[in-house]
Amino acid sequence: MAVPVVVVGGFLGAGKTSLINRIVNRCAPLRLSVLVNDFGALAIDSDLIEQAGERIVTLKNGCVCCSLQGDLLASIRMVLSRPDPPDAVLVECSGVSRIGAVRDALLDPVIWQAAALEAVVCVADAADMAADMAADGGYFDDPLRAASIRDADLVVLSKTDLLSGAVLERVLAALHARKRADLILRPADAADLPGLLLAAAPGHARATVPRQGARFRAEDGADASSLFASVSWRSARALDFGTFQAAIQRHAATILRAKGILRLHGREAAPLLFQMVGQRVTVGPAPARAAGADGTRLVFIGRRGRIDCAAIAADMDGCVPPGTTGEA
Ligand SMILES: Nc1nc2c(ncn2[C@@H]2O[C@H](COP(=O)(O)OP(=O)(O)OP(=O)(O)O)[C@@H](O)[C@H]2O)c(=O)[nH]1
Repeated sequence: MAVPVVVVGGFLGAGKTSLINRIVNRCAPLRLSVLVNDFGALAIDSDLIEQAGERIVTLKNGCVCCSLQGDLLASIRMVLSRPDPPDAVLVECSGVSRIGAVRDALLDPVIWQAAALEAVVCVADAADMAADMAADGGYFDDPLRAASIRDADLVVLSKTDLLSGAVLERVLAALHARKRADLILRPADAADLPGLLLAAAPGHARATVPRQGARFRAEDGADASSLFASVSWRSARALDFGTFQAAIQRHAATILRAKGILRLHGREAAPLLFQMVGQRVTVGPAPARAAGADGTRLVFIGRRGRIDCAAIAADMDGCVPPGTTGEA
């Protein structure tokens, strides 16, 4: 299975390192490598990450979205080739990186086989946003900030503790005009972010062994998350692609994250890796190690109370073409 990669971007000082520290601390059993792109000659951020030094790699003297793209890919290859490779890789972009460009670099099909982009997260400074709104409202006129919000799969608000409830509501209203509300995490939600982002990490899978024989499992609270619910679905048979696409579209508004191995009717020999984060869906060849596994295995995650796990499972059942009995 490819190692998941999570990109954390956001404007200078937004709170990226703070978020990465929260993730590192909450995922203690997982082996994480953190690639830090400090903008400037001094690698400050790598010193601020609370983790064993050799697992932090600094990408220096440039911006990861332009001059350092090659460095980023080489560093990912380097950490994966270590004798004890990480369960997941976090990339902290510099505060001036265009996260859309970093995302595009990581969609490189060769890298994807070993390190699959899991999510692009933008940390947005709510206090900064409120101050701009009170002054001239220019926050979203800044092309870099606007692009970061637009290109992120998930937006994590920081510094909400500095705002009154009424001001925070105004900030959220402004954000909702630009980003689906579901994809904006407030601090309380962000506590569950590590589980949501790194559910695909091998160490995480070891920690949550599925119940034997369960084909459809509503994992109510299995990830110690009170905010998110998930459903796992598997079938030994291949799926009809058109029916599958329609099912995904039907539930897209309530799915925050979905992923898994997909086998399609008529193309059983070519398993696919299906990834969905927010509104971004990618389908590519499954990593070689997954090719030997049987059938389709998918997990869908959404906000508890919004996602309809039973309906998703029923719709997935409907993707198996009638009369097909052969193994996928
Ligand atoms: N009050 C408050 N302060 C925060 C929060 N998140 C981050 N900070 C503070 O904001 C400052 C910048 O935080 P960092 O996490 O270093 O921000 P960064 O995005 O990594 O910064 P750059 O590397 O400069 O881009 C630090 O002083 C943090 O303690 C938050 O949610 N609330």
